[in-house]
Amino acid sequence: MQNKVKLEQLNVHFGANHAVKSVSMEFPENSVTAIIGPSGCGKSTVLRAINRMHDLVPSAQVTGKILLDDTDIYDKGADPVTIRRRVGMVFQKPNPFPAMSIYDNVIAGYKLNGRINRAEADGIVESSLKRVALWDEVKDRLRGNAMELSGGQQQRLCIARTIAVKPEVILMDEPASALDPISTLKIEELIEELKEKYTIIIVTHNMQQAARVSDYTAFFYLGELVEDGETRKIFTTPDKKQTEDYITGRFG
Ligand SMILES: Nc1ncnc2c1ncn2[C@@H]1O[C@H](COP(=O)(O)OP(=O)(O)OP(=O)(O)O)[C@@H](O)[C@H]1O
Repeated sequence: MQNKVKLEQLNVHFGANHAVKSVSMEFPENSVTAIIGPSGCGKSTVLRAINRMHDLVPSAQVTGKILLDDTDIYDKGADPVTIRRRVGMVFQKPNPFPAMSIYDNVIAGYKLNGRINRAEADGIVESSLKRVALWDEVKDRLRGNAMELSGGQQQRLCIARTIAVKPEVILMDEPASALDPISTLKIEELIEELKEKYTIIIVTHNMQQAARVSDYTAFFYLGELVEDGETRKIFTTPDKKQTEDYITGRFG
C-alpha cells in the first residue's frame, strides 16, 4: 500500500521539553493508524505536527520532515492553509461553532475557499451529512442551532465539517472519549467507512478501540516511537516488552 504521510526524524520541543524524539514512521493511504501510549508520551503532539498546528504555539519548535505524498509540509514554500485543508482535524470534545446552524457549520470551512452558490452549498451539506450518517436525523432542522444536537451528533457534525472541505488525511484526537457507548460505536463505524476515501490517524487511550478500528498501531513512550506495525501483530505478538506490558495493562 502507498504511504500517504511519512515522518522523518520528527522532533518537537516546547522550550526545554523534548516532547517528540526523532520519530520516523509511515502512514499508509486509505487505512486507519492508531497512536497509543501513556499520558504525556507525545501522541497529540505528533498528531498536531501533521497539520502544522504547532505553528500557533510560540514555544514549539518542530524539526525533521513530514511528507504528505512527496511534499514536505514544513518546507519554507509550503502554505499552512493549504496543508490544513488537505489534513483535517477532529478534536476530543465536539466543537461546533456555537452561534451557527447545523447547515452553516458543515459549510463553514468550505466557504473559506471562496464564493459558492446555493445549489453547490446544498449539495455539499447533504453529501457530507449523509457520509457521517447524520442526514436523516437532521434534514428537517438544518437551520436549527448546532448546539441543540446531542454530543454524539455534534461530533458527527464536526466530522462532516471536516470532510466537507475534501481533505486527504483526517487526524482524530480521541474523537469518542467524551461520548457515550452508543455514540462511540457510531463514530467507530464511521471511521471504518471513511478509510475508503481518507487516510485516518487516530489518537486513543482506549485499547479496545485501537484494536477494533485500526489497521496499524504505533506505541509511543516518553516521546519515542517504541514499536509500530499491523494492529493484529502489535496486539498479539509485539516485538518489544514495553509494548506488551502496555497493551496487557501492566503499566500506563
Ligand atoms: N502547547 C504546549 N505547550 C507546552 N508543552 C506542551 C504543549 N503541548 C504538549 N506539551 C508537552 O508535550 C508533552 C507531550 O504531550 P502530549 O499532549 O503530546 O501527550 P499525550 O501522549 O497526547 O498525552 P495525553 O494522553 O495525556 O493527552 C508533555 O510533556 C506536554 O506537557
